[in-house]
Amino acid sequence: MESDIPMPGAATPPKPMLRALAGEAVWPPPMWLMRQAGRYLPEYREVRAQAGDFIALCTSPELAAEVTIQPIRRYGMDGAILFSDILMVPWALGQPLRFAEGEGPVLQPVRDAAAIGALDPSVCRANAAPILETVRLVRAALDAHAQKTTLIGFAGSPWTVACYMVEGHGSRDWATVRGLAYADPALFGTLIRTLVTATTDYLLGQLEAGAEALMLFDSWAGSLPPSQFRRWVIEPTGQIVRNIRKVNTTVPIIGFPRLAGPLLAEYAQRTGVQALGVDTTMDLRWAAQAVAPSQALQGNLDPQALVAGGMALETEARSILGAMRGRPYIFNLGHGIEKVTPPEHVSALVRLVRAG
Ligand SMILES: Cc1c2[nH]c(c1CCC(=O)O)Cc1[nH]c(c(CCC(=O)O)c1C)Cc1[nH]c(c(CCC(=O)O)c1C)Cc1[nH]c(c(C)c1CCC(=O)O)C2
Repeated sequence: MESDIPMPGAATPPKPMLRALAGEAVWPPPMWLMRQAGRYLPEYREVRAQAGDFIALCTSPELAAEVTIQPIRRYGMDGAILFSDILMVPWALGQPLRFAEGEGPVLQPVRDAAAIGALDPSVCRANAAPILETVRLVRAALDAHAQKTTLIGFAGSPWTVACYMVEGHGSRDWATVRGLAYADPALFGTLIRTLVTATTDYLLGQLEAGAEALMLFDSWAGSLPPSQFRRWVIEPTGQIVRNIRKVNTTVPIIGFPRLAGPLLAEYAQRTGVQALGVDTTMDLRWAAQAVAPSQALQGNLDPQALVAGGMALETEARSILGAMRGRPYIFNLGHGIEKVTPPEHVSALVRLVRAG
């Protein structure tokens, strides 16, 4: 029975990314890129134009599944991340949301007891049905091609999602939401609890639909001092992980507390995540000694090095590979890919990482 073709009923060989998430030092490391489906790809821009606006794309299962798979087709990435957005949770909770061209997301802010109290977490999963359908379609497409690619579901962490919900848009310093968290922690805690419930439900929906790993994006975790970080980042993230664990004991969860600095160690210890996303500013060798040896690290190439390409890209990528060899690791960027990235720079990076 010397054959590479899997026999019916034979166990599928474990996918490289799932092996790394289970604590194995897979080499060359599995790889994917944050925002790998996006405007730097001509085939994405084509589907995006067809869909009309960004929310229409996120809620059209066939189109969203197609753009999820585009970077797999082009580059053979080890991870396919569901094409959606962290702000689809507030959208599914009924908060008016739009993505203004060149301006980023705009939401009708929720800041007072009436607005926060009116949010009902139990409607999130049902309203997110089109997104869960995307997960089903992507998983079926990957399975049909006996893909080694792992399907990653995701959500924003309660703190980062609350940042946008309270401010109503992106912010340099998040002064309004940080102010509210100090001035009225009981009210802000209600919003965070609503998000813990809604996010748990939504992620469990993604698991049922076929997601094989989950990632929690906490882009603005680094805007908080330690006391607030413990309360609004570590606590709610840990609750979501524990809630998921009650239902599913095996799915790997990747936490990405961006710009957490030294607090990464405490986050890694106390939230229960299997793996840690590492942002661009962090020394990977430091991160490796700050987390348990069984916890996989994921990151942290500077997206600007990928825009630049050439020797700069090669030097940075090789330095990361050198630091991570011998431990569980998933190659990625330290933040989302830039829309001006030449697609051939991504091909060059894939070749380099695949060569180990
Ligand atoms: C903060 C945040 C958001 N969204 C996300 C985060 C966390 C990570 C981070 O810090 O970047 C996460 C996200 N957003 C998107 C994904 C899809 C999957 C992937 O990584 O490929 C994921 C995982 C698609 C997207 N989300 C968005 C786009 C661009 C939309 C377009 O095509 O016009 C994409 C592909 C829009 C978005 N969505 C958000 C902003 C601030 C913006 C506007 C900025 C921009 O225009 O690039 C909120």
